[in-house]
Amino acid sequence: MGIKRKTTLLEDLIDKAGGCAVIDGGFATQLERHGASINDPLWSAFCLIKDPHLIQKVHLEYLEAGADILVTSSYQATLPGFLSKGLSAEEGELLLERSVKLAVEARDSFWNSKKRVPGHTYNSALVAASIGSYGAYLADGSEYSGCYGPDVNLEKLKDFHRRRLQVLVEAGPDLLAFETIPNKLEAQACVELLEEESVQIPSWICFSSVDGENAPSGETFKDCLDVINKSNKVNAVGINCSPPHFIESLICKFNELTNKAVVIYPNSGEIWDGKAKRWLPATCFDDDNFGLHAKRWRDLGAKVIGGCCRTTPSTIYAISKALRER
Ligand SMILES: C[S+](C)CC[C@H](N)C(=O)O
Ligand SMILES: N[C@@H](CCS)C(=O)O
Ligand SMILES: [Zn+2]
Repeated sequence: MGIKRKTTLLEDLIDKAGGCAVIDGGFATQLERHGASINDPLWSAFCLIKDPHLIQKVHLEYLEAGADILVTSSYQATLPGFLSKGLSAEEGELLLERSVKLAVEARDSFWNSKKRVPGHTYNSALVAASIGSYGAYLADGSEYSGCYGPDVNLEKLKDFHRRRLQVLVEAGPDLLAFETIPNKLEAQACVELLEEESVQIPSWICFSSVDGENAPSGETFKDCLDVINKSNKVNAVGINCSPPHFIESLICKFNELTNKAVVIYPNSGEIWDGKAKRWLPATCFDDDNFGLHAKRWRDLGAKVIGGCCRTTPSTIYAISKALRER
């Protein structure tokens, strides 16, 4: 008899969900649909200061829609971002902690209300602490270009991410979600930080893609994933906030490049104009299309599927319903 390998919370959830877990959808998008004004360098993280109740409401809406994983409101919540609003380092750290607590409280209250309801189809959700890329913090659209300029090196990226990662981990999420990573250098920084900080919870690293083939920097995903494959601190890799029509071929590509679980949560297909700070119309998937494609993406091997910007709870409902039909 061999010794059974200890599984992670993420693997257990994927199993419980029947082989493919559902992530929530566009978080900032849903805040805006409720009237939140996030045209600010902090983007959705502005609500951590202005309207934490709305954050919890959005988490609950995604749980009701069938999300197995909630991504926290910390995508663009950074200590330098909070400092430039005149907050102290301590206040900034409390806001980061708040992003995790709001999601954990929403998850616990939702699960307490459902767990004894006969015949319900929900899983107790996991909370993934969002760590948006350096480009997200720059608020200039560079999470979709990967152009950080000549002054940004590995150490600078690690310095940027380190304290936020420490505070988020300390707040007790179930996993870490690095989102819209646009280049190999930042992937390397994330991997090294996970190692240096001895992070014990599972994590995923997701890239953006604007051509459906490569990272936004133009570097190949082979180059980006080679760095990640060497680390056992990263449990899953994938794509977020990229057009849904790229996803099928990217799942196939990632299957060839890694043994890690593949995570995909595309946006609606609209394109972010980083200068004008608005979404431009383009080829989009509607909710029905997301439902249909989710099954295809699952059959191609994706283990975690959800939506990113411009997707909503009805998108997640369509995905979750489609994946539960057998
Ligand atoms: C995922 S993008 C739409 C987030 C917003 C961007 N970082 C900005 O602040 O302009
Ligand atoms: N978790 C973030 C990602 C933005 S790309 C959100 O959904 O708003
Ligand atoms: Zn997005």
